[in-house]
Amino acid sequence: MKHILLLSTGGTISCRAGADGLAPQADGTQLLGEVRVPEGVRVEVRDLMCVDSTDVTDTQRLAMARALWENRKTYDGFVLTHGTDTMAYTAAFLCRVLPGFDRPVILTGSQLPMEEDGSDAPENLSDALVCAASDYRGAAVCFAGKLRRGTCVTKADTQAFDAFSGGNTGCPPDGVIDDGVLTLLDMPQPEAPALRLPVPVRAAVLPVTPLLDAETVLTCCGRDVLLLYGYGVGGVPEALADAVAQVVRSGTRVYLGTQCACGPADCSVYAVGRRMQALGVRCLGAQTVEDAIACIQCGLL
Ligand SMILES: NC(=O)C[C@H](N)C(=O)O
Repeated sequence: MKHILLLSTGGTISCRAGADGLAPQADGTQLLGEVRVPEGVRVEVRDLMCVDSTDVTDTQRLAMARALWENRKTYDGFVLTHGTDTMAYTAAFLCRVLPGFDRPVILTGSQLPMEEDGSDAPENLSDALVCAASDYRGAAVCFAGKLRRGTCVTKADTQAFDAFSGGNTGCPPDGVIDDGVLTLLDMPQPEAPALRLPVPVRAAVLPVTPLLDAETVLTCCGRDVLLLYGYGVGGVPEALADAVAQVVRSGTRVYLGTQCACGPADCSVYAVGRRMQALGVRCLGAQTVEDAIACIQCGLL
């Protein structure tokens, strides 16, 4: 018998329509009542919060991590119901805050509320229970029949049921769930489980667009980190180079990613990227925005 803890946090899966639009209301027990629990699985429920994932704070993400860490030895696996909009941020955060977590931590949610006809919620939640009862390790998103590792998952579609991708390099899923059967294709390597507390960090994230001016870049002087999303493989206009140099000189660590949805950043290809490298700007390669931010929060970048 596998013993699973379902932690509910809100999101569309819990939403009901009201005068102000969709807002989360259903708790974990109500969600669980709508799905078939896989055979050989016993589920306990704990409601952590009931919010749209837009409103999830760093303190609440840390509360999720602590709940997992404190209950690690009591349960065989965990399901977190969560809004999809920031699910990839939470998944990456849990991967970085809980390195080596030796139980499955399966985040799921839905594009339509559980109570709506034709919703994707029942299948996503029952698939997540199947994954949580498996031998998978660490935090991953289970959505539309795919299990994607928390460090390489991105919300890619605002409406489609298949809402998540494997990030810029199209990282393949670690598992697929078909008709309630999970086929595991990969999983994180085992390492000693730990709770790595985030460090306070003052960071800024700026997309490079024709509207970005030097004055805005200079407001980042003195921050711990500046994350720039450049053009293509990592271009930043010459007009911003002096401002970036000043930000680097102020002691800020500056990273450069790509604003393209597909393909990695590689600042070594063009002169417009190399001049950033020459200033001490480091390229993010294929890392997802969500994972880069989790690494920044944990002092890993
Ligand atoms: N599909 C969803 O869950 C979207 C919702 N706004 C949320 O992130 O909480």
